[in-house]
This record gives sequence, C-alpha cells and structure tokens, in this order.
Amino acid sequence: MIDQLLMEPFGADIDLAEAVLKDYNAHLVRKASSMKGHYADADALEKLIQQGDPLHYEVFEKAVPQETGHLQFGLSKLQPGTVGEEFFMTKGHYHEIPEAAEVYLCLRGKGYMLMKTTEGECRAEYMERGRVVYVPPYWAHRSVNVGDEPLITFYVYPGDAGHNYGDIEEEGFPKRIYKRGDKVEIL
Ligand SMILES: O=P(O)(O)OC[C@H]1O[C@](O)(CO)[C@@H](O)[C@@H]1O
Repeated sequence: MIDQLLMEPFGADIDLAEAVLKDYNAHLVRKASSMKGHYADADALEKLIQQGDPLHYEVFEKAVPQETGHLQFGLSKLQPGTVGEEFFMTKGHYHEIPEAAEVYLCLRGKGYMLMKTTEGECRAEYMERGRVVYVPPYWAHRSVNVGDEPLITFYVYPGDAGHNYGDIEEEGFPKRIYKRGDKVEIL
C-alpha cells in the first residue's frame, strides 16, 4: 500500500544571492489586469492596464501533488510600484482548508504580509531579507511590496490547503498600504 504512495525525494536549488529558484516547473504570472477590484483607485489601475499591463507578480514552484501530507513550496516575486498611491500587492487569499498555516521567508526586498480574519482582525507583519513570517490558520494573507526592488519570499504550506479567493474578494482587507512621499502609511 505504502509503495503506491511513495514519491521520489528530490532536491532543488535556490540562488540565494539572486533569490531565484532554479529549474522550476510551475510558473504563475499575474499582470495588473489580474488585479481588478483589489486596489482602492480603480481608475489608476485601469490607466496602468491601458499603458501596457505591466507584470505584477510571479510564483515559481517545484510542483508537488496538491494532496494531504505534501508541502507546497516555491518563490513569490512581487514587483515594486504603486497603483495611485497604493503599493503593489498580491490578490491575497484564505486557504480552502482554513486550518492550513503558511510560512514565508523573505529573501529580498522590503514589504509587509497583510493578514486578516473573518472577524475583521488585521495585522501587518514587516518583511525584509532573513525575516520569517508565520501566517497562522484562519488568516487571509497578502504580500505588499513597499521597497524599490522586487519583494521575493520563499513559502511553504500544506499540499492540500488550496486557495479561497472568493471570500477575500467580497470582504477586502480592512487596511491598505500607501506610499506618501517617502513614507509608508498603513491605514
Ligand atoms: O494567490 P495570490 O494571492 O495571488 O498569491 C500568489 C501566491 O502566493 C502563494 O500563497 C505563495 O506566496 C501561492 O500559494 C499563491 O499562488
């Protein structure tokens, strides 16, 4: 029985200086046009889309089965920039299995992990190279890049966790992160 479940172990290489996952075999790309409904300034987003629909973020993975017992891992690379005054961010999601936690290790850049619960609790945990953020069960999470280079994180979460985008699209996050001159404002 266990023989049928066995998968070959494998290794993967991350160029830590460049924060690049080598030989990835899964690649998710989200451009500005994937972000409709997420930013406060919808007109500024539309303008950005019309001006060439720039890359927003990518996720690079060594694919493993999306099943109980496995661990999904990879690198998330979020470009710097703003939509209006709001820093570039990921869509954000709860896990379909809400009890599933996630760990992020920041490899490059500066940003925040913005987290919220269905009860409306909201936290922003700072990220810079070497800092680990723990996203506990039941917290929706979104990365926000407040620096001027890509924000790159290594992440690990349970293989069967899944992504629930619907709830967060309806609820939104209670806080947003803005660039005001040289300042970062979390409001
Ligand atoms: O799913 P979002 O919010 O677009 O963020 C992108 C990626 O972030 C991750 O949680 C890892 O950082 C992936 O599971 C997901 O595909």
